[in-house]
Amino acid sequence: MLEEGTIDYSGKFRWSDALKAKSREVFGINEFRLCQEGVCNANLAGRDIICVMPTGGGKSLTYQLPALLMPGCTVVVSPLISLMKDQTAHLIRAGVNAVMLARDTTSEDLALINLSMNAMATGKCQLREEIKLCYVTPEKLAQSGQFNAWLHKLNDAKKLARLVIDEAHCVSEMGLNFRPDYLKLEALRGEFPTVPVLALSATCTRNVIDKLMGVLKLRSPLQNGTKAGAEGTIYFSSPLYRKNLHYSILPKPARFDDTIKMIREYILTHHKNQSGIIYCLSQKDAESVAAELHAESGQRIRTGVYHANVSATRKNQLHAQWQQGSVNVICATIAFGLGIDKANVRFVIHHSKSIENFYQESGRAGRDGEDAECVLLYRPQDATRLSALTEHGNGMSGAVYNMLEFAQDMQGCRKVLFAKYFSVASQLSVDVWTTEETGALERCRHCDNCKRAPESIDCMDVRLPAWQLLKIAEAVEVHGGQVTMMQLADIARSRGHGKSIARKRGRGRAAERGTVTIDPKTIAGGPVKLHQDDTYLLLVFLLINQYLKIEVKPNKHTQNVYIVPGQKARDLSDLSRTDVVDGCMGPVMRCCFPNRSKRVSTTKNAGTQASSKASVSSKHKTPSRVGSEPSDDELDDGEEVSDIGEGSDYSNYVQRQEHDQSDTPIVIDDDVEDKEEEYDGGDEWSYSMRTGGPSKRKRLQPYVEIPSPKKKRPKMAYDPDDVISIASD
Ligand SMILES: Nc1ncnc2c1ncn2[C@@H]1O[C@H](COP(=O)(O)OP(=O)(O)OP(=O)(O)O)[C@@H](O)[C@H]1O
Repeated sequence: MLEEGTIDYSGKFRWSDALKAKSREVFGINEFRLCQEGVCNANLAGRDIICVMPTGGGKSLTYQLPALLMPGCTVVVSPLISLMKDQTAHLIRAGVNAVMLARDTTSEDLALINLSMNAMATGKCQLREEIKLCYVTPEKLAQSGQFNAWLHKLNDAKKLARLVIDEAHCVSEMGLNFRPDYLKLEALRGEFPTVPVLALSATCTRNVIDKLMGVLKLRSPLQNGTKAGAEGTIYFSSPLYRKNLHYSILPKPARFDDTIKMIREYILTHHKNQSGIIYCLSQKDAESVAAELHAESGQRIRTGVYHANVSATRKNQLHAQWQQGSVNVICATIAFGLGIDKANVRFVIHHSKSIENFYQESGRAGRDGEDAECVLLYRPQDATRLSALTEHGNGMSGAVYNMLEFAQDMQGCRKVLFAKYFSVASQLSVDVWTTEETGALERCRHCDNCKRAPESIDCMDVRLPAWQLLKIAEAVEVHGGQVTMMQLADIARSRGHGKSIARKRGRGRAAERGTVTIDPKTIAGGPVKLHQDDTYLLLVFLLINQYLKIEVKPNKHTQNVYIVPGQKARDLSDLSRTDVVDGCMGPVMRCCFPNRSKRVSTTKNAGTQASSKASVSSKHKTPSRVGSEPSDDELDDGEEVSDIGEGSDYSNYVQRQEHDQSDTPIVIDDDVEDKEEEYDGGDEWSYSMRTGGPSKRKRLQPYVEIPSPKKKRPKMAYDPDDVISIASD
């Protein structure tokens, strides 16, 4: 029951039939989505509006359609020229008189726009000849005297229908940083007090909304679109959850070429000739992936590259090729983001640095409302590279921790994880994930974790292996050594009779020379009996939970990433091994691993399109690492871990594992620090997706190196994750 004096903008209005007819006639859209109709109604009623809809939800229609039903010109402020070009081209194709003004608008176009604007302002132009939509950048709006003069003339002639601020969160994000002209939008309300404003965004937190109300001087109070008063700004929001998007996290192979093969198989098997995007962490990655995928697939996957350094001409060309289908997969950085609107993108493959990026990037998929897949490729070893990429002097950034936690979660529904994450990180109400069918915290039933067969994962108390890892990390630190993630895993997993030696801290001449002997047998009562990949999963679990932490040490060209005990380490490491084994002391730590003994694919019982595709990678065998790791098919040579409780999940796990650990001592010492390595690129993918022959590439200031066989040096653990070249957008 509507309270007296309130308006429900989702209801019927005198223009409702005309609105629907116009929508069908011009845009071919028969049904409104989400809160589109309500926003159109509030728009036609001349209200100030804030509208928050998910990426791909259909925000553009909420101003484009009303613009066609009222006299005058709607001015749209948009942050991206490519977005404006897309929108105007789309409108012109639909027969709408739309123009755009940016830095590169030609003088001929300017002259034509000038004529039309003057004709509109002086009443010399027919209604059908009016410019209905004019797109402009905030810079042009703030700096162009001519444009300002047009706006005033239009306003005086009552032909300035509405001001729209697209991607309105930029007002708070960019205003303070590199797009100061966003803040100049402040002047609009003063100059055009009667012209209504519409602010649109996909992710607007309460803070951003407050900021928008202030900068744009929107009318108070803020009111719900279904119970609005006669004054104030109308707020619409629709669920951020899009049920046609199927989220999954797939294990990423260690080697670049294996990953390319996996992506090739995935695309050719499930999305042959369909449109997709592969988001990469750097420009070089995007180039390598595009080239290799094209070659590996025998030119069957037609790839294109898009990043900030691709020329404007090439970007335009690529856009056209993608729209026509002559390019079907774009390999891109996050630069290929805002405003990319291709209806039939059926899959997006991600390597994301944050949950925000992952969500934003996945917004490019399934914009036609049909099913699409959003696949994040993940390896726990990525933690190292992600930390280096996002390093700001304090070790790993919070965004990376959150991303790792999201990626490692093998049980939580992805929709619920998004809802919980955004409600905390962005203070978005969890309600924005509620749909007609499900509550915000109800499972979606179609992501990888909802479809996963329970027996495909082993969730167990990992106190003992965690305690062992912490003991070793502490011993390394106490002795003045420093270890990378891979080195820590290798030391912890080495056989008890092998001697492991960690390098002393410091570099070059100032370095304290020498080595430290780390023997897992004496320090941790024996080696960690986990599969190699599970050891990394556990290390990330310990990072996320603050038992370990990352230390990033920048060099001139690189970032070295080490693992040290975290603030909670001693909660566990102060206990004796017996206490831990008895399981009566210390925090219960449950961590999930893929069930390797059963080798249950996540797809076997899942039966959905999204999860059936997971088998592409879950069946894919991660190759052994360079010279040190056994494959997981090799047999355990049998050191009994006798002191863990019989029948405990960890001991069951250990018994199930059929893998060995190398006898080879692990030596990490100072002597190799500045020598060039001979390296076959075994883990190349993990720190860079680039190719061009990793073995030919000279690594900058290696921390540890694979010794040349000729030199007959002992084998050692090596992880190129340690040395990071930063080249992201
Ligand atoms: N009611 C509808 N029915 C079918 N298709 C629609 C509807 N509304 C919009 N669309 C289509 O959905 C796609 C996405 O719309 P739009 O570009 O407006 O999204 P958006 O909300 O602006 O997303 P982003 O924030 O990512 O730019 C477009 O191709 C548009 O034509």
